[in-house]
Amino acid sequence: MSLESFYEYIDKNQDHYVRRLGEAVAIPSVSGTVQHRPEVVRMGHWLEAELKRLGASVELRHPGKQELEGQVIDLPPIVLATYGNDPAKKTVLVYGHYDVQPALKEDGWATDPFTLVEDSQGRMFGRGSTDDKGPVISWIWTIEIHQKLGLDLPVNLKMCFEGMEESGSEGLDDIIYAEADKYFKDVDCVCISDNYWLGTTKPCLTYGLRGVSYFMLTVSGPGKDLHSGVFGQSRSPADALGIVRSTTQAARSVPWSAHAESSRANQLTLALDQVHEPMTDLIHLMHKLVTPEGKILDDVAPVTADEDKIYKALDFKMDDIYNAIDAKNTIHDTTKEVLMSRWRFPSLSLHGIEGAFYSPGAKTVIPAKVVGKFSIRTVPNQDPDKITELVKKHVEAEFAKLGSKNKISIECGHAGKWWVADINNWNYTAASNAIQKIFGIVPDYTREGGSIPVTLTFQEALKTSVLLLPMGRSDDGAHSINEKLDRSNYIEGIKLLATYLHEVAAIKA
Ligand SMILES: NCC(=O)N[C@@H](Cc1c[nH]cn1)C(=O)O
Ligand SMILES: [Zn+2]
Ligand SMILES: [Zn+2]
Repeated sequence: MSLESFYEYIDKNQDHYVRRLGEAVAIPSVSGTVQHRPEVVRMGHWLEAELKRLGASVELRHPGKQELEGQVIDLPPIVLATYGNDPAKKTVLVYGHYDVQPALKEDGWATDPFTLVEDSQGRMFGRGSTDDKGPVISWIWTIEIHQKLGLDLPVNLKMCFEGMEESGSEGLDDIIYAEADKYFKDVDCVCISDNYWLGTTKPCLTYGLRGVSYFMLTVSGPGKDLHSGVFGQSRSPADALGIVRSTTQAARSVPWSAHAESSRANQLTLALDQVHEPMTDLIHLMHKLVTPEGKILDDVAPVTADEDKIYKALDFKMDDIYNAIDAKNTIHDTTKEVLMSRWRFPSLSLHGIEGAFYSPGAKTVIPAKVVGKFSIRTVPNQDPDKITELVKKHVEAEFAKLGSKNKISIECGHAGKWWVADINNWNYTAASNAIQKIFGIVPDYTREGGSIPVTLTFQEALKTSVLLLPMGRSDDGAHSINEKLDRSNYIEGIKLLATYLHEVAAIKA
C-alpha cells in the first residue's frame, strides 16, 4: 500500500501536530517527586483519552505503591492499549514513557520548560519533547492519520506506555512477566522509540544499551542541622581538599576493583570535642568512587577484532559530541574511544547531594543528614547484583577507615541490566527498509550509553525481537536544560513509525 497520502497529510497538518505536542509537554509529568505525581497521573489519563477517542481498547494497570520523600504514594498507571485484533495480521508492541525528568527554569532553561517553544530553526524546546512524549504521541497520530485517510493499519498495534521510566520503571517488570501469556501473548515484535540518532543528520537503528544501577548513600550524625562556627569539626587542610574531581562519563573509573588505593585516613586530625560532619564524610566517600584515571571494573567483555571495525564505519565526528555537550571537554579525542566509552565500557556519574545547602547566599550550616546520589552504567558481562555487592563493600570499607561516629547506609535504588540484540532479525530489516523509504539512506547500527531496562524484560519475557527506532537527534539534550525535538525529526519521525508498521506487515517473517 502506498503511504503517499499519509506523508502529504502530515506535511500539510504539521502545525496541528506540533500544537498537540505542546499540550503533552504542558503537563509536568515528573516521576521523581511527590509534588508532581498528580501530573504524571494526569498525563496517563491524557493518553488514555486520546487512545479511546480513536477506538483503541485501553486498560490502566495500577502497579501499586512506592515510598518517595518519606511518603507512600500510588505509582502512576501503566497504559495498555490495543488497536486491531486481526489474527491474519502481525502484532507489533510499542513501548514508551510519558513521565519526564525534573526541569526548573532556574536550572538554566532559556524558556519555561513546560511550554513548547519553537525557534526560527524549527527546534521545539520543552521537557519531554524528545524524551519521550514526541515519540509516544506519534504512535497515536499514526493511528489517527490512518483513520482520517481511510487507510488500513496493516498490523495489530499493542501499546504499553509507562509513567515511571525516569525513576526506575517500578512495577513494570512484574506486569510484563504476569501478562506475557495473556495481554502480550501474540506479540510478534517490539519497537521502542526512546533514544537518539548518533549525530544530527543520519538516522540509525539501535541494538544495545548499557544497564544502570542507581545508588543512594546516606550519611547522618547530629540530630539536627548545626551552626558551623559552634560545632564545626577540624581536619587537616590536606583532607579538606579531598573534593570530588570527576563527574563526567569518563568516570568509567571504579577504583575499588583490584586497585588498592593508599588510604588518607591517617592524615585526619579530628578535634574530638566537635561533631563529625556528615557532608565531610559523604564528600570523602564520593571522592573514593571515581578517579579521573579510568580504571575499569572486572567482568567487562573484551573488545573483539570484528567489533573494532564497527566504529570506523559509523557516521560520527568529534563535532557531533562537541555540539551535543556545548563544549570541547571530552576525555577522549577520537570518535572510536568516545563511542567505546559510551557503549561498551562502564561509567560512574555523581549526580547530587540531597540535604546539602545549594541556594544563593552564605548559610553557615552543618547539615545533619545528607544523601549522595550516583549511578553506574553497566555493560556486558557485568551482573547488577555483583556490582551492588562490590559498591557496598567498597563504601563500607572506606567509611571504616574514617573512624567517624556518623552512620551510613547505602542502597541500590534501582538496577536494570544491559541489553544487546540480534540485528539480523526481520524486525531490524523492516525498520531499515522504512528508514530507506523516508530518508533515502541505509541506517547506521548503533548502541547507546543510556538505559531502558524494560528492553531486556520484553526480550526475555516475550521471547521476541526488540528494536530501538529513534526519532530525535544526538543534540536534543534529553535530561538536560533546553531539551528539544526538531520539527523535521518529529514530522519525518511520524512518517517513519507508520512506514515501519507497513514494512513489518510486508516482510516475510
Ligand atoms: N531515554 C531513556 C532514558 O533516559 N533512560 C534513563 C533511565 C533511568 C534510569 N534511572 C533513572 N533514569 C537513563 O538515565 O538512561
Ligand atoms: Zn526516555
Ligand atoms: Zn530519559
